[in-house]
Amino acid sequence: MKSSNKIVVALKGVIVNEGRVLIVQRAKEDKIGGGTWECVGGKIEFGEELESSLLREIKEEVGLSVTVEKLLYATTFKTDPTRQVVILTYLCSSDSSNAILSKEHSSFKWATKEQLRLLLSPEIITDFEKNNVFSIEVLN
Ligand SMILES: Nc1nc2c([nH]c(=O)n2[C@H]2C[C@H](O)[C@@H](COP(=O)(O)OP(=O)(O)OP(=O)(O)O)O2)c(=O)[nH]1
Repeated sequence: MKSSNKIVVALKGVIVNEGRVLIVQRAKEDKIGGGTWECVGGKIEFGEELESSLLREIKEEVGLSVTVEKLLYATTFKTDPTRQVVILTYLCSSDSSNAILSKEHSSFKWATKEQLRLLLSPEIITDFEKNNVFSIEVLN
């Protein structure tokens, strides 16, 4: 029988402007994770380069043209028994704080470290801790 297992690769940005990190809240209607806060980004399309994929997703989701600085960490987990996600998270810098949301998200926030800890999911916070994201010098 043909396996229906699936692996998807997603890229996410820890986007920094004036010491704060941009997080976005998923639209309440979203069946998966509606109302939860996350970093900006999404799935790579076939044939795309990693950084161009991230730049495209960031432009689509928040209308910002950012600079990709470096890879922070990679992580993987299953979202259901047949679907595994691999996430690559990059540090990005933005000269502008003027985010313009798509329909996917209902709000955005430029968060301090303290606010990130309060708003992001425990899974993301664990990955941030494990990979020293809170120790990045530029963060407030
Ligand atoms: N453990 C962990 N989870 C993360 C990190 N970053 C991140 O976005 N997540 C979570 C938030 C989302 O629930 C999930 C992203 O999963 P996904 O690729 O299925 O994205 P999605 O739900 O937007 O997919 P879709 O609706 O567009 O199909 O991963 C991270 O660094 N660590």
